[in-house]
Amino acid sequence: MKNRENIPKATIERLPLYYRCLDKMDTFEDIDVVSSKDLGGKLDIPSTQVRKDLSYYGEFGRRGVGYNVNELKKSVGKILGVDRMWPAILVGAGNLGHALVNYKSFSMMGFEIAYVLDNDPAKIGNMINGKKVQDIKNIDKIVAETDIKLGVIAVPTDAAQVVADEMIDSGIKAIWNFAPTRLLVPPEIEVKNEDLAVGIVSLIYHLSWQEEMETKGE
Ligand SMILES: NC(=O)c1ccc[n+]([C@@H]2O[C@H](COP(=O)([O-])OP(=O)(O)OC[C@H]3O[C@@H](n4cnc5c(N)ncnc54)[C@H](O)[C@@H]3O)[C@@H](O)[C@H]2O)c1
Repeated sequence: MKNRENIPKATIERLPLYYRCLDKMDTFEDIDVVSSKDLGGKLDIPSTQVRKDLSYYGEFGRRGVGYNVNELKKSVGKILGVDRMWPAILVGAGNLGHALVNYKSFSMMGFEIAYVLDNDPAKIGNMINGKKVQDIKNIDKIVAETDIKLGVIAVPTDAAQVVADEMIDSGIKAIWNFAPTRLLVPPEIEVKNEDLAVGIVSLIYHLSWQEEMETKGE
């Protein structure tokens, strides 16, 4: 395997797509063997790219035969670290927090929201999908006792930095941030921003551009 630092970011971002597709084939479609062409075809990724991405991590499959779906799924799962469960704390038991806690398919990706925290007395003690909302004041105790390393931010923008600081102070090492704001964090803390509005605005941009072309009759 190549030094992980030299593997392109785009390759790393495609691995979860391969994993989810392989899991579907293995679990629901009863497919034993897949070629790079078929795997790529399902994801709109050229077969050459599939082979290149996987080659960073070793030799998989047999030339002319393809990949054993179950074996490749396990290998990619191991590379991604999803062959075990990664518990997380989620802060913000609001609309988005509810949706995330209720989402069932995270477990397939090795991710589980184990604790839900909030600072609103009206929400503390409520149950969301079997999880009791806890007071944010308990964050240090929870993280220390459980050794959880992952945090999810689902609080309004103006509270996101404070919550990020609290997470980091408690021992959280990686943050999945849904608040549309850039967080200031020490370099050793990994942050993944999930700005849903950016996705929809790029769609609107294309639609408005199409409409403009139609109006001009082009
Ligand atoms: N709702 C969505 O579909 C959606 C989509 C994309 C992004 N977001 C982003 O996600 C975040 C949450 O959105 P929402 O709609 O769930 O908001 P919400 O107001 O429904 O919920 C926010 C929750 O955070 C809690 N909170 C606020 N400050 C806190 C603090 N300092 N410590 C602990 N808890 C605190 C509140 O008590 C509340 O329960 C926002 O930043 C929003 O922009 C939401």
